[in-house]
This record gives sequence, structure tokens and C-alpha cells, in this order.
Amino acid sequence: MTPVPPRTVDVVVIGSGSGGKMAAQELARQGRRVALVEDTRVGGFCPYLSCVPAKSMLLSAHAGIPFDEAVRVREEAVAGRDDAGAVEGLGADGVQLVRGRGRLLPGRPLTVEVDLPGGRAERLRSGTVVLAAGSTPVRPPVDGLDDVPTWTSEDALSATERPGRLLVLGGGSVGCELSQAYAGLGSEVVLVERDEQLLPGEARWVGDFMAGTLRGSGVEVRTGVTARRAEPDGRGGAVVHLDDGGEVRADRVLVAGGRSPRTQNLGVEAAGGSLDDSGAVRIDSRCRVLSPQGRPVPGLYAVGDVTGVSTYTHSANMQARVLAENAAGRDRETDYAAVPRAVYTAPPVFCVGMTAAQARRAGHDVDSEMFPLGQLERANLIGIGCGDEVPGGVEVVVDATTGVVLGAACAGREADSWGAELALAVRARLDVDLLEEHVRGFLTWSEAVYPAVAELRRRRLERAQRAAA
Ligand SMILES: Cc1cc2nc3c(=O)[nH]c(=O)nc-3n(C[C@H](O)[C@H](O)[C@H](O)COP(=O)(O)OP(=O)(O)OC[C@H]3O[C@@H](n4cnc5c(N)ncnc54)[C@H](O)[C@@H]3O)c2cc1C
Ligand SMILES: NC(=O)c1ccc[n+]([C@@H]2O[C@H](COP(=O)([O-])OP(=O)(O)OC[C@H]3O[C@@H](n4cnc5c(N)ncnc54)[C@H](O)[C@@H]3O)[C@@H](O)[C@H]2O)c1
Repeated sequence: MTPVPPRTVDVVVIGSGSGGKMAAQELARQGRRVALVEDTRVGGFCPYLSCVPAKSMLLSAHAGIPFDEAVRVREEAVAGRDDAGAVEGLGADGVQLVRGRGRLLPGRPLTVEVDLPGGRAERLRSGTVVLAAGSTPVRPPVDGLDDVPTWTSEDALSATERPGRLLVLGGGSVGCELSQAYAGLGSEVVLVERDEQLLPGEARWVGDFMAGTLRGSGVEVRTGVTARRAEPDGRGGAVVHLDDGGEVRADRVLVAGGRSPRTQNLGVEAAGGSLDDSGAVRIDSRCRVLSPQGRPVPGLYAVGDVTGVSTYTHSANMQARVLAENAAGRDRETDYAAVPRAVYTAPPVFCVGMTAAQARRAGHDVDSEMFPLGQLERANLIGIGCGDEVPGGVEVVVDATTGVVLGAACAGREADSWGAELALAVRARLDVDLLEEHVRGFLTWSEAVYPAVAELRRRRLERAQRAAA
């Protein structure tokens, strides 16, 4: 058979998830000939298998909708997992879709080999290649896990049957959201997290708030324990043995122990790039892939989960926009300091920037202040009559010397919306003086920010007066 000569385009993007699709469309709108290589669905995980179905199931659970109806609503939200609409959007922007599995080949010019359906292959040559291959779930090292019925988050978000009893392994955002969704839709849920708190990495009170929230939804939360061994229970389910001597019986085990970058067989190193210890593609602040010596590899870029930097759709989108801006000749760098970290339980949490502990480790002289939502006028409006029963609050973390806001955590009703003010404060490096002067609407939840920043400002002025005396 005569080999097909390589096709030359301006840009090849491997992976059409949140990051790759946006990068391809932005670059095509600049007039470049872009080939987008995708081996599954155009759009990647977010619209079909992660963000959208997770939020749909959570909202159904919060609304008390029965499981079967929640499945119907979810399937509508994910458009039946049909990517026709997304494909049409690509066409409108002039992006050429290549269905198949792509990998970089060694040498120059940059060449991507695509395994096409039916055993054929195509080679694409290009001055620019963007890697946007996403991530896959990590399988925790639990002996015997392969012998019992397990789910990944994808399975849980496509399932049409509800397990009577579900064991969730991992108390990060996936574990917390899916525990509340399934508990609300009628499963008995046990959540096991090996760290001492849920949402490890966030402030301790945020983890405790989440544990209280989930327990209030009927989830049995067990922190500080690790699953060690699993075995079939003889009735189609699982018995999972924990390192505290306990065991959990369940019809299904949902594996929610994190995700790892999908860099296997992508050819990153062959093309001169490098991977970090977690297998993520190493990039600089302009999303240029770095060589083992730390220099940008000409023409090679990466965005999204495959970079492991900040594994959210909004971060993948930010990276894609930075890449496109630089391609258009404008100099722009990524800034992850104010990327929101929200968990969409009811009530939700919204964190941004550094926790007080992280700020101290980064060398700041730290001050922080909390204010509970229950003490707001708004709390008295919702018919409880006793504000203390409205859980949650806001914590603002500042540099004590400059007063600049370094981070914040918001937990409680609608925190995923009103927390945005603090994300902008972190991004714009605002100080507490300005936040104290800022006027918030009477009877909004955002009024909680005022007492916290007013107290931080008062302490700062006091310190300044003492220093001047
Ligand atoms: C349960 C869950 C809920 C989440 N909820 C949220 C949320 O509410 N908000 C939020 O911001 N983030 C959320 N996330 C994270 C979000 O889903 C990811 O950060 C985002 O989807 C990453 O996009 P991406 O472009 O990097 O990759 P993906 O969406 O993973 O897309 C990568 C694409 O590349 C394709 N691909 C891979 N390798 C190749 C190859 N060699 N050749 C061809 N194609 C290839 C894959 O088929 C896939 O379509 C959630 C994640 C999970 C698991
Ligand atoms: N609302 C959102 O934006 C949203 C929602 C879901 C996921 N995401 C994204 O997806 C990524 C992956 O989420 P995730 O929750 O899978 O990962 P994660 O890394 O955030 O959390 C995994 C948790 O599992 C625990 N764990 C690991 N092995 C364990 C074991 N054997 N036993 C008990 N606990 C164990 C870890 O200590 C950790 O707390 C997140 O980092 C986030 O970026 C975002």
C-alpha cells in the first residue's frame, strides 16, 4: 500500500475537552488552519461525564426529585451524550475534526500520528501542537478492588440504576458531590477519606463544614481511615476492610481518589517535552511545554488537566485563552492565584487563593478573620428565627503587613455565587481598606464579608498606631 503523505496544517490540537476545544476554536478564529484530534466525544468530559451531569444530579437531589426522574433530567442536560452540537460549532469556526487517537512522533517538524477508525493512520505536520488530552481516574492501591463492583465518577454519572448501598472512597470534590447526590437520591452512602478532614488542603473548618453538611444529608462520613482490602460479599457486592479494623459492606464502591494526567503514549518526551513526577506535562506560564532542561520546546503547548496545574474547566479555558492571546501577538501569562475551588453541595463551599496555613508557609505575616452567616440579618429572614442554625461563614486571609487579601473561604447558602467578590479581590490584590469601604446590598449573604474585613482593618490600624508610637 502506498503510504499517505503527511498533511500540513498550522495547528494540531490533541484532545477536544474544555481546554483543547477552546484553544482550537480561538486559533481558528485567528485564521489558522487547525486540525482537532479527538478519539471519543467532542467536548471531552465536562459536558457529558463530569461537571454538567454532576451538577444536574446534585440539583435533582436537592429538589427531592426521585432517581428515575433525576436520570431523565441528567440525560437531557448531557444531550444524550451526543456531540453533534459541539461538532457543528467546530465547523462554524472552520476547525477540521479528525476522529482518532493522536500521538507525537519524534523529530522535526512536529508530527502527530493519528490512529483512525478501521486500522488506518494519518500523519499531520504542523508548526504548533497543543496537547489537551485531559486526565483519568486514579485507582487507589486497595487489594482486591478488581474483584468487586466498582464505579468511577463517569460510571456514577451515567448510571441508570441506583445502588442500595454505596461506598465512596475519597473525600475530595468528587467524593463529596457524588456522596450528597446519591444520598439525596435514595442510596445509603458511606464516605471514607484517608485524610483527617474532607477536602484536604482547604482550611480545617471548611472540611468540618463539609462533613456536617454531608452528615445532614444522611451520609456516614469516616475520616482518617484508609481502605486496605476489598473482597466480594458473596451476593454481588463488596466488603471493604479499613485500616482502623472496621469494614464497610456495599453494593458498589465509587472510586474517587483523584485523577492523573493522560500522558501515556502521547509522545511528549519523544517530541522533546518533559513530565513531572505525577506524569503531568511540564509547562511555563504561557503554556509552553518545557524540555527536561526547563526550556520551552518550540511550537509545543499544553492546556487543561494534562498539565496537572489546576484541574478545573475554568482553568483549562483560561490556559486556552492565554495561548490564543500569545499566538495573536499579545503577551499574556496564566495566573492561578485566584482560581475558584467550589464544591456544589447544598450548601456549597467556595475557596480561593491561599489558606492561612499556606500563606504562612509562603512566608507571609498572616492575619485572618471569620464571620458566621448565622449572625447576618439575612439568616433571620429564612424563617428559622435563630441565626445560629444557619451553618457556614466566611474567612478572609490577609497579609498582616500590607493588608492585601491572599485568600478566602466561603461556606453556606449560595456561597458559590457571593464568593466571587473575594476571588476578584485576590486576583486584583485588593487590600482590606478597599473591601471595608465597598458597599454590599442589605440583606444579601455577601454582607458577611464586611464584619470580617472591618475587623482585619481595625487590627491593621491598631498595629500601625503601635508601630508609630
Ligand atoms: C465528577 C467531576 C466533576 C467535575 N466538576 C467540575 C466543575 O463543576 N467545574 C469545573 O471547573 N471542573 C469540574 N471538574 C473538572 C473538569 O471536568 C476538568 O478539569 C476538565 O474537564 C478538563 O478538561 P480538559 O480539556 O483538560 O480534558 P477532558 O475534558 O478530559 O478532555 C480531554 C479529551 O481528550 C481526548 N483525548 C485524550 N487523549 C487523546 C488522544 N491521544 N488522541 C485523541 N483524543 C484524546 C479525550 O477523549 C477527551 O475527550 C470535574 C471533574 C469530575 C471528575
Ligand atoms: N466542583 C468542582 O469544580 C469539581 C468537582 C469534582 C471534581 N473536580 C476536579 O476533579 C479533580 C479530581 O477530584 P477528586 O475528588 O477525584 O480528587 P482529589 O484529589 O481532590 O481528592 C481525592 C481524595 O481521595 C482521598 N483518597 C485517595 N485514596 C484514598 C483511599 N484509598 N482511601 C480513602 N481516601 C482516599 C485523598 O486523600 C483525597 O482527599 C479535583 O481536583 C477537581 O479539580 C472539580
